[in-house]
Amino acid sequence: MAAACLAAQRSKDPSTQVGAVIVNETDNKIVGTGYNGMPAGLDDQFPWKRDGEEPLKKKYIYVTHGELNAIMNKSSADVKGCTMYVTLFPCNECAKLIIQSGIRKVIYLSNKYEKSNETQAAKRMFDEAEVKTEQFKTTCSEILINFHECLQ
Ligand SMILES: Nc1nc(=O)n([C@H]2C[C@H](O)[C@@H](COP(=O)(O)O)O2)cc1CO
Ligand SMILES: [Zn+2]
Repeated sequence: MAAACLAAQRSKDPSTQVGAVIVNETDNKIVGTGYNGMPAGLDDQFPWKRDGEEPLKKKYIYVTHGELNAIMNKSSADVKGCTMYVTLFPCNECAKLIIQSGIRKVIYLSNKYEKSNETQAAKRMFDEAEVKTEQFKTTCSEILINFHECLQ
């Protein structure tokens, strides 16, 4: 989950940064990472606005979710049987991708949009498809990365 949080920090979304890391079933090796961002090559031309009347002027219609990017960036032949660590509970569209890609477990950090239709639909699909969902629990509240120590 720490790796997912680190990936999230690369996101340019000013309000919600989402990171996702996929690990394989056999030895928990990382086989994909991603974060939410505009599709490649569009970065500077598209809005990060979240409010307003016009959908074309808001981010939602354009942004690629962290989960989709993690699946697209996979380094293995497929992600069947894998687990996804993600900093925010997936939406309905990502739930479809996760299910269809063969990922069997989703471990999430936040579920701040729990009441939204997208999250409820995602949960319903995961339950029906028997993809396990579990909130990440830890007693560790932070991981400090010290570049100077890493240099030694
Ligand atoms: N699971 C998710 N993965 C994601 O990558 N996202 C992205 C889409 C937006 O860029 C941002 C949410 O923006 P906001 O509505 O909190 O300002 O997070 C959103 C969700 C929520 O379902
Ligand atoms: Zn999504």
